Amino acid sequence: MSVVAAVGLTKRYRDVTALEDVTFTLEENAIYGLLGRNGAGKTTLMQLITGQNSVTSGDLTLFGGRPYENEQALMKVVFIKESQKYPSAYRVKHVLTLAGRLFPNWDEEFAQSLVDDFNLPRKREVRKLSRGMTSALGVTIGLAARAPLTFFDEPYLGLDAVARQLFYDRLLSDYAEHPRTVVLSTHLIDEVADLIEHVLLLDRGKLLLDAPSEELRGEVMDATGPAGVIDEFAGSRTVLHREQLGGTVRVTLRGSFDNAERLRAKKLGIDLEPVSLQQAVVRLTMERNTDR
Ligand SMILES: Nc1ncnc2c1ncn2[C@@H]1O[C@H](COP(=O)(O)OP(=O)(O)OP(=O)(O)O)[C@@H](O)[C@H]1O
Repeated sequence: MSVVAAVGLTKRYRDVTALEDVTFTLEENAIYGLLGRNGAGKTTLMQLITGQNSVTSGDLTLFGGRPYENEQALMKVVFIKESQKYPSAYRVKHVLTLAGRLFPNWDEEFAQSLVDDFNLPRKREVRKLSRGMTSALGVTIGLAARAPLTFFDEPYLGLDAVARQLFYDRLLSDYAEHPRTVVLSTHLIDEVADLIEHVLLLDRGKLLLDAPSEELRGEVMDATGPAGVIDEFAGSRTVLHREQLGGTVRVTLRGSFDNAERLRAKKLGIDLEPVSLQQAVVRLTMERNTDR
C-alpha cells in the first residue's frame, strides 16, 4: 500500500487554482524532493495530505484512509514548516517534552543529541530563539519524531550552511537506520540533490515531473561544441536552452544518449555533460513556461 495516493487532486481557493488534476503516490521508505517555484502549490499539497485543508475534487488517501480528521493516520505524520509556532511561554525543553508525548516513535536520546549538535539552549523560551535556532528546533522535532511520513516544508531556511549540512547528515544517517518516507520541500535543490531519491516537480499547480532523481539527471544534458555541428547533433531532440559564445555553442538537450551517440559527439568535438539536478529542474520548468 502506498503511504499517500493522490488521483486527480485539485484545490481551488476562490479564483486561484493552487493544484490542478495532480496524480502521484508516495511510497514507503523513500526520500522525495518536492520542488517548484514560489506559488507552485507545494505547501497546499502538504496541507491537503496532512488534513489541514480540504480537497476541492479528486481522491486522496493517507495510509489507506482519508487524511481529514483521521487521527490514526495523522499520528504517523510529522509536518515541520518554516513558520512553525510554539506556545509562547514554552522553553525548548518543554517543546521537546510535548513532542515526546505526541509522537509514538519519538527517540529522546536522538533528540537530545540533536539539541547538542545544534547548540540549542534548553532553558530558553522559544519566542526568544533566533530564527536559525527556531529552525533547528523544528528540524530536531522532525527527525526525532521518526514519523513514518515526515514533511519538511523549508524549515531549515534560517539555518546557516554548517547547520544545514548537519541536518542533511543527520537525516541521511538516521534514515539509513530507520527508513521512512520523507518529503523535503525546498528551493535549495543542489544542496539536497544527493539526498533525494525521487523528484516531484510542481509548476503552477500542475505536476510537471514525477521521476527518480537518477533518471532525471541523465535526462538533461549540456552539449558544448562548434556552432556548425551542434544543431546537427541536436537533431530532433528538444533544446531546452541555447547559448553562444563566439563560435562555441552550448545547448541543453532533453533525452539520454547511448554509447554510439556519445562516440559521435566525441568525434564531432562536442562535450557532453549531464547538468546538475537544479539546472535540470530549472530548464524543464522554463521549457513549460515558454510553451504557454
Ligand atoms: N488560503 C489561501 N487563499 C487563497 N489563495 C491561496 C491560499 N493559500 C495558497 N494560495 C495560493 O495558492 C497558490 C499555491 O500556494 P502554495 O503556498 O501552495 O505554494 P508554494 O509552492 O508552497 O509556494 P512557496 O514556495 O512560495 O512557499 C499560490 O498562488 C497562493 O497564492
